[in-house]
Amino acid sequence: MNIHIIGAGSLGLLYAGKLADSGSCVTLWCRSEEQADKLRSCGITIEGMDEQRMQLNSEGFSVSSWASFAGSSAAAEADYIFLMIKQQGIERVAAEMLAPLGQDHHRLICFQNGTGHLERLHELLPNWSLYAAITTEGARRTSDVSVLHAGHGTTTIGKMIPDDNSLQEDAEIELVKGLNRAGLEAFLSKEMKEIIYRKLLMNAVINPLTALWRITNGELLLSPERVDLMKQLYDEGIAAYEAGSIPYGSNLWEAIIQVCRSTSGNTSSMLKDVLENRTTEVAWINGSIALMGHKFGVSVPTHELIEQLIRGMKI
Ligand SMILES: NC(=O)C1=CN([C@@H]2O[C@H](COP(=O)(O)OP(=O)(O)OC[C@H]3O[C@@H](n4cnc5c(N)ncnc54)[C@H](OP(=O)(O)O)[C@@H]3O)[C@@H](O)[C@H]2O)C=CC1
Ligand SMILES: CC(C)(CO)C(=O)C(=O)O
Repeated sequence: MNIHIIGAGSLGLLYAGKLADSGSCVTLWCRSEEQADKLRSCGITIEGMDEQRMQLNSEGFSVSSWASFAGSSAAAEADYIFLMIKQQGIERVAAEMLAPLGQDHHRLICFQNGTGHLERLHELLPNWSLYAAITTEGARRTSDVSVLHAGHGTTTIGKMIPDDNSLQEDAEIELVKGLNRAGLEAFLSKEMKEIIYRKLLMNAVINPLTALWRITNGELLLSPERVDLMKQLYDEGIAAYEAGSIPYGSNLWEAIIQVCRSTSGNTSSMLKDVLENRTTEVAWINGSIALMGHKFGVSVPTHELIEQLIRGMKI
């Protein structure tokens, strides 16, 4: 399977390293030429909490910088393109890198947290096959060439709007097999809407509070005051979901608490952005719930306040 990965951040390095190590043909596209050079000479190192250090040398995969992507015939022939950048880079990457590949049937797998990106991508790439990937793998880049696999999870992949065709494409089945071979447990789903909105509320409850209090996911559970505020965000989110008939499955509160436990040592992606003084994804996480509240006539003041607090952290 020929997989091209855009973004050599935490998820990009983890998936590139594991997929290439298990026999997939991987090309990793980095934003900077400087990072591409380092990867060409050092390869990728994956460190695990409980597993051996994995070192993939640079002969095991191809690496290039974004500047050469749009003109690349190899990228145009990829079986799958994994989009592993933050929400804030979507428009630019779609317009400057993806659209020039043409409007044929390219398969793009979008790993972003939050919502809204699939709709924005569909406008820019109307004929592409767009898949959502919701992952609970935990990854943290520790240098340009290394990543900490901080928590094992699962990756669920599917189209936001499933085709009428109930048969799964062979290529989709191959993709999931390839991920499983790489030790990245993966599934196909036709219920992506529910999975996306479950993950949205998890991120809306966990990420901003860890970022404001500068604590790990597990430390959220250490005081009743922290858990009360999590519950307040949760209840407002559920009220908006109910008003909009948004599916979210069962036992979502329990699932959120479980994620805090299973990723207890993790620094959430929003806290990482705050610590590195980068723009966060709050606009597409709590901001999405705030928009939903307005749309369905439900009051969501805590999400609105939290969004402002996080946005105000970056000048
Ligand atoms: N890490 C995780 O455990 C998980 C992440 N996710 C989601 O996956 C997506 C990728 O996350 P992750 O890999 O952690 O992110 P990282 O911040 O580690 O890496 C992001 C990548 O996107 C690039 N990038 C950052 N800002 C921009 C921008 N404004 N425009 C274009 N490119 C940009 C970075 O380039 P450069 O390095 O040059 O800055 C880097 O290649 C996010 O939406 C995140 O929410 C979902 C579940 C788990
Ligand atoms: C599941 C969780 C909260 C793990 O840290 C995450 O998705 C994130 O940090 O963005």
